[in-house]
Amino acid sequence: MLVYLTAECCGYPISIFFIVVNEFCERFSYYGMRAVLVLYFRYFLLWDDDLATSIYHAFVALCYLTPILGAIIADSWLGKFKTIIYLSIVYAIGQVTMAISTIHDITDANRDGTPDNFTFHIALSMLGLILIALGTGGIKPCVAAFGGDQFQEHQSRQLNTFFSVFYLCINAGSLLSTLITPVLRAQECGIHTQQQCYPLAFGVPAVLMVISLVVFIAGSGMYVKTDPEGNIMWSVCKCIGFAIKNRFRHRSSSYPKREHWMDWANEKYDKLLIAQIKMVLKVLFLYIPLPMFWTLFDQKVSICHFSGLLGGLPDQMQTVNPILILTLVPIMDRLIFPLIQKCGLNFSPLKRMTVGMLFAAMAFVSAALVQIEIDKTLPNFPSSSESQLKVVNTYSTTLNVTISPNEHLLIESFGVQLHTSKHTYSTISCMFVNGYTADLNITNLDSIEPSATTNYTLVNQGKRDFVLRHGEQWCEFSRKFGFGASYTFLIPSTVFSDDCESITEVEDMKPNSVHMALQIPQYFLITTGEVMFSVTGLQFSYSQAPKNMKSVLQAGWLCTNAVGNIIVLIVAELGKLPKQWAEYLLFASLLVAVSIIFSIMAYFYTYIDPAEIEAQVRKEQGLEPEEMEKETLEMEEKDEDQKNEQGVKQTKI
Ligand SMILES: NCC(=O)N1CCC[C@H]1C(=O)O
Repeated sequence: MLVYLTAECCGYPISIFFIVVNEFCERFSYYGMRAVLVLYFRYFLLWDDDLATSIYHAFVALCYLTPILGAIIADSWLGKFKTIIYLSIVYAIGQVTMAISTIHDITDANRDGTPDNFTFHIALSMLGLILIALGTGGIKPCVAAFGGDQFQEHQSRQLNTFFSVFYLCINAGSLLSTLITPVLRAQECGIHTQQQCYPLAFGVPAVLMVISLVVFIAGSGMYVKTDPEGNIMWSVCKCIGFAIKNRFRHRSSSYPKREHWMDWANEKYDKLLIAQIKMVLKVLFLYIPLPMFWTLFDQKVSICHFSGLLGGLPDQMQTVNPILILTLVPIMDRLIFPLIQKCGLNFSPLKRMTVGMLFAAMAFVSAALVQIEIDKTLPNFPSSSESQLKVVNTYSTTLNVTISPNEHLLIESFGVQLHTSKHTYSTISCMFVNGYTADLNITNLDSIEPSATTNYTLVNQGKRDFVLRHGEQWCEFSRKFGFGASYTFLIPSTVFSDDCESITEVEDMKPNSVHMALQIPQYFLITTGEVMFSVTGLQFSYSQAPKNMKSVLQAGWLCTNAVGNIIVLIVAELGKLPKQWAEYLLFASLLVAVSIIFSIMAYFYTYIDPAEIEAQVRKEQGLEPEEMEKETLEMEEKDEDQKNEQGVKQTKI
């Protein structure tokens, strides 16, 4: 039998250090790039909000679908070590391509600060994103499983801690990069003109990916590397196909039933392979309801409200989640779970995952309650069958206005953004009505003709100054803007004679009065849910997988995330419920329903020790320990011969 002597530190294999540092750098690279991606789409490629978020979610979904490919390559062909190296190279190339695509000077021939050839930038960035998705998704199931492979049988306690530390590293990388890359983006840089520095914001993640690869290679001499046992995925597909065919051929009731439908492959396939497929299928079946958790998680409850209230850069708001993860993982691991165990309660992995889902559902209930409070502060918006008419009197005396009920009115809809409560709550807007007798120029706005209005314009929170001009005449006025509010300013004909004093302010929508603290429970709940659900899922997927299909099961786990993102995309396309809080409650109820289904499925699941089952099957097949050892030695010798042969071939070339 092949025994690895691994160097240890505090009971942990030293090689783990390289793997967690590699994961930290890789997640820095991934989340850093993701933090500025939507902004790049919106403000560099000038895409609208819908297109930008759709492409973003499609990209995230792709990142969690490609693990299947990585797992197949690793478990059937190259092994985890080589797969991680090759796909990391693809990943780094993708990040560099992405960074290059953000250099506006490349196509800015007229040097006006905007790219002239958007097709070039779009094509390059899409190529970069595809390579990144291939790389990040491809290595993801391999790195976690490869980390697990470093532990020996006597280190099962350390193995569980490893997955928590692994998750901590993911979120430490994510936290740092989400803080840093938005700051880099906010810098100005360029060759001909100075613009927002997207090349730096995408370039630093590219450098981190290269570092991640270097760190991984540096640990090369210390890893436990298990080679794949032939093309396992192909064997699995053939075996499943045969079982289905054979079952169909023997569908008559005269044939005795078999315990499991995979037992119909017994005639042709090795019992060990059949047992391993059964283990994997049982877990994959259990994963069917899980995407619902990620659907809620990826919607990031009311992030807009929070970002505005805290006054940070909007792309930095994604840091709330990793900060809470870094706090909650140690608390759960060191305090809550041991305490539950001390109370004699069996808080098994599947129970933890169910409770995690319930926490996420509670986060959405909490979001719904906050939304109801927010809605109370909003004006009554007209329904879809009504209109809102605003009459502004810029005349110097009182006017009577009568609207005949049968008369058709042409109403200009200049207040459209007022009618969507969710999005406007995190912004401030204002418009001006010109009651002056001539054209007026207002700071940062186009000139307005007499009796005309500007559109609603977004402004920043706090005190803002405006200068009004007509020819040589000018006056200045300033107003304090409350977050989430909307204002109309009426400019009278006397505006210059009283130095802007007579400008009247109408508050169309009140400033945000819901306290920021109300948002905290939903973040806390969803992250507690994530720790129970996601960290446990990672451990569970490793512990329940047969040795030769560890990456495959990790990929299955990651796929639940991909499907969750695809559901987010579909929901966005199908449209929204008229009330935001109702939508939150709908999602919460769906997740509660799903967690009930999952808990029933979990009740019937029996935890296994794959190594034990494999040993038992071998024993049943008549392979005694010595024979098993002999078989392993033979396989290793065969392996060695193959490697030598390859070596000879290589020297011949
Ligand atoms: N806090 C989020 C997080 O750590 N993750 C979300 C999907 C899985 C995991 C990751 O690996 O990034």
